[in-house]
Amino acid sequence: MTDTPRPRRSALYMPASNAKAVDKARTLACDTVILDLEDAVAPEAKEAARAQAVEAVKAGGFGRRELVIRVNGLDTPWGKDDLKAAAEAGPDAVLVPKVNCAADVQAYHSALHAAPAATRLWAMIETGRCLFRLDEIAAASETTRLSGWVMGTNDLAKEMRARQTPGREPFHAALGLAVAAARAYGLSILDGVYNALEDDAGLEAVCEQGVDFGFDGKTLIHPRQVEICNRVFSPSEGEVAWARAVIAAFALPENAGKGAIRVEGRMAELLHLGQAERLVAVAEAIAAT
Ligand SMILES: CC(C)(COP(=O)(O)OP(=O)(O)OC[C@H]1O[C@@H](n2cnc3c(N)ncnc32)[C@H](O)[C@@H]1OP(=O)(O)O)[C@@H](O)C(=O)NCCC(=O)NCCSC(=O)C[C@H](O)C(=O)O
Ligand SMILES: [Mg+2]
Repeated sequence: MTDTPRPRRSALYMPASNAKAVDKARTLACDTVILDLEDAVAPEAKEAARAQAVEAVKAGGFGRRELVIRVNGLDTPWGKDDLKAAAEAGPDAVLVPKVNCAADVQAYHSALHAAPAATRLWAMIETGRCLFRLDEIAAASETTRLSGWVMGTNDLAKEMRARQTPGREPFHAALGLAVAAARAYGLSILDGVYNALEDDAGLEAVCEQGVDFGFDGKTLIHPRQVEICNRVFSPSEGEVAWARAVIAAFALPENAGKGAIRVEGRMAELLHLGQAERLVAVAEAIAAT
């Protein structure tokens, strides 16, 4: 299933048990709000967090922001009830953790059978086993609600026993392959979180790297990260101008039927026209926010 194209530059997680943070999210410039029931919530607060997430979705007030509930896994004491509650609440998407294979996607899809048709399934890409099954997990989108992936680099680091270096070298293979598999099946894909809350320069650098890898946006953990992330994941004025020039050039009668043309001193092929059209659509969707 393919998601409706919309800006997903910044996706802010918050513990659904933190009513103050959930309320604050209604005023923040993030494109997506993720109400977390999983790792941000202590076991003794799981049930209250579930109830608060449902109430927040029902109360609304998130405006243009896409609303997502991240549930606990089906292999935990809370997963089944979380999925039932999330299906009834009907957010834009339900994000499921630690997916290992296509059968896991199918199980989560079945657990969401009562959800509104518009509610999508998103999956965390954060286990070693899933990295060797990216193709079959992405292909499950053809028969289920699956429409998006979110990288879980904290869990991946834990499993791999990798260091989270500034350049994220230990994760390059996982990040690149996940983006390629997601794109092969038309899935959205968001980058993992940056844990250093006060390090704006480091955040900006990993946001730039996320754009380089091809991610649609990045998951975040604090409101102060939103502005940097939105800026870096928005197409620049220069990129939009170039894209518009490519679209205009291919529309000229003298270029009809051509596969490659010269635009402002650079080669543009029909594949660049497709990229240009997508970039302008993203820029217009951002401008509309
Ligand atoms: C990381 C935090 C625990 C830091 O909390 P704290 O130091 O208390 O924050 P501040 O005092 O700076 O907060 C200032 C105000 O901002 C609000 N706030 C803080 N965080 C958020 C948020 N995420 N969303 C909305 N609002 C937030 C505070 O309420 C303050 O408001 P006010 O008093 O009105 O000024 C905390 O930021 C936090 O809990 N972050 C989210 C943690 C989380 O959700 N983690 C789970 C997702 S990460 C993950 O699991 C990734 C993945 O699975 C993987 O494996 O990689
Ligand atoms: Mg995780």
